[in-house]
Amino acid sequence: MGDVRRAEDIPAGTGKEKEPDTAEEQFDAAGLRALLRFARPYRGALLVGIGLGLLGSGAALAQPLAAREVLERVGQDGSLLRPILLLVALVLGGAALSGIQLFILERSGERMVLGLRLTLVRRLLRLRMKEYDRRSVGDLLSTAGADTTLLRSVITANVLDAVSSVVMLVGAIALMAYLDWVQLVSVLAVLLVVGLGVMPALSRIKSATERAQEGLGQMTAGLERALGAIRTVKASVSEERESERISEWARTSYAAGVRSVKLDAVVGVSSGLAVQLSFLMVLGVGGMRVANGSISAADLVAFLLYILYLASPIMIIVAAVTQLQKASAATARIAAVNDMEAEPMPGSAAPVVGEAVPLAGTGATAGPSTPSGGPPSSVTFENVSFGYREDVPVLRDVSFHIPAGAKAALVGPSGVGKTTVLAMLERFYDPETGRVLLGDRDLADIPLNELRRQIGYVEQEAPALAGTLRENLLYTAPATTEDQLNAVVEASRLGALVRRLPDGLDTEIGDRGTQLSGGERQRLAIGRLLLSRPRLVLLDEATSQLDSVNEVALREAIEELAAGCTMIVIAHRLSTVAASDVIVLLDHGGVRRTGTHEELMAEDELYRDLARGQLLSGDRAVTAGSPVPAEVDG
Ligand SMILES: Nc1ncnc2c1ncn2[C@@H]1O[C@H](COP(=O)(O)OP(=O)(O)OP(=O)(O)O)[C@@H](O)[C@H]1O
Repeated sequence: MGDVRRAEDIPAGTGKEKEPDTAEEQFDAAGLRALLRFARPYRGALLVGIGLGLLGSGAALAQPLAAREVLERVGQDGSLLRPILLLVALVLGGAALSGIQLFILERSGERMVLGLRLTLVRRLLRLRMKEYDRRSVGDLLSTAGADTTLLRSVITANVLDAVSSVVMLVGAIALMAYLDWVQLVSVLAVLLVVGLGVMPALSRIKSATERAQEGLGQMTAGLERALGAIRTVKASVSEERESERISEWARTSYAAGVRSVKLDAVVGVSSGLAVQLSFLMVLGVGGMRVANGSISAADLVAFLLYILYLASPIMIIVAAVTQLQKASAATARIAAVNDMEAEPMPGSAAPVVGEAVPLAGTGATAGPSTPSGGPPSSVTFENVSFGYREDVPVLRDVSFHIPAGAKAALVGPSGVGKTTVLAMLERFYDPETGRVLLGDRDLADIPLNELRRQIGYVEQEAPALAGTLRENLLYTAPATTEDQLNAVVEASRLGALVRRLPDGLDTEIGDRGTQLSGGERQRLAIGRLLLSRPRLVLLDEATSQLDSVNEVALREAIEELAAGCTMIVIAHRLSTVAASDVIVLLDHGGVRRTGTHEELMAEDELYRDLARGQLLSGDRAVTAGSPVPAEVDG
């Protein structure tokens, strides 16, 4: 299955790796285009909001004219009731419309951010394995958290108000032209000069914000790195070094943030100044024009009111443009997630960030609720070659066949590609050449969800998820009954542990299950598979020496699991290897030999070396061999 991202959905120039070279490019529209794309699903509500804004702005713009009418009637001794009622209706109606419009627009902003967050979360969990290899998890976390938070504050703060402000601005200018175009020209000249002055500052706000957000991403990545290996950090007495390294990114982000607010301040003050200058200009020029009879005093008052009207939209629009620069920095980082390759979602394409997501019930499947069952499948590798990096092959022309229901052992020196073979079966990675078959079906033809539900994978470290023992056991088969669960607890030899724990199955086992021993985590993973009964079990045997009680418990649990499925074990214990139906011996050239323990002992020197205890741990019956070379390499 190929890359499912869609080129037309990816805004140009949003890749993080491409630094903008010039001020013009920094002011480019890519981030803004992505923002518009994110807003597209909410265009209906946005249009209603804008429509209400137009009405509200119309009501507000009519107010100075109504005020002029009141003033003129005072001079002419006419009835004041109608113009005053009209003025009051305009004020109240305008306020009500603005309130509703604000609510609708801001709710759309919130929805847009929620939609982005939901799709980001779904997409981040669906990326191809190589993307996680390439990107730091912390930086991805920062995009889902800090970047969407920045976008939210920007969108809901000013940007949407700016829409009605533009209408207000255009309307005010039109009415000012109607009242006195000479004064309008002088006002526009002032605004233009100030506007040109602040343009460069606007473009620099975007790059400063981008750096601030990148710094934040690196800080999160640094923290994730240190906390993820906190035992190593503490054991190496490196807390200070790590905290200094992380603080450096916090300071980078701070410095860029300060640069951005400095520019913010310059732009904000300039827009206020522009309005004040215009006001003074109108007062001076307008006073003279009233004195020489070119315009009436009522016209001047109305004109001055429009200047006051200009003040707020101008401030809002300038603030919004400033904020849009920040938003486009955040948007670019969010949109870059679309550049990453994702696995296809069940029955549809991977979520594309920016597409609408229902507010509730996103339709996400919680995983299989029934055991996958089914007869065991055979596994065949046909001339499979693969490397994580282009120039470094890991698997070279690997071919082997494991019959349905067999227990197979993968054996070979460290780093030879045993875990990679299991990863290919899970389709975490696809072969560059050759193919992998489950039964007689090419893995590439089996939908990912269907494939993975048939497979149970127990990693060497068997990391568990934070939560209770019960939640972890039920992770793949949530619909299990209490009786089934209890039976599996015993079958996976977890009964004694559960009875010992303060809250039994409901005991919290800590982040990644750190409150359990390695052997207990492996038994927990086996228990989970006993509940889901996969057709194929992949097991990375623990390398750590288990005490004999744990060792026996683990072996019994594995035997329980092995009944009724095909099992492939990365074997580190000779006892496991010797009991296997098929042994696949890998070395750095690929598959060196396949056969039974007896065949390989008779025919293969590397295998004999491994068996003698060089790379397989303890087996009393076979370790009594002569000394062998320390390095075994294909
Ligand atoms: N995600 C990855 N990105 C790049 N290289 C990798 C990745 N995972 C493994 N490798 C490299 O691929 C090679 C095979 O790794 P693999 O984990 O499959 O070996 P292994 O036989 O399981 O080793 P061990 O017995 O020590 O666990 C190694 O050289 C390793 O450094």
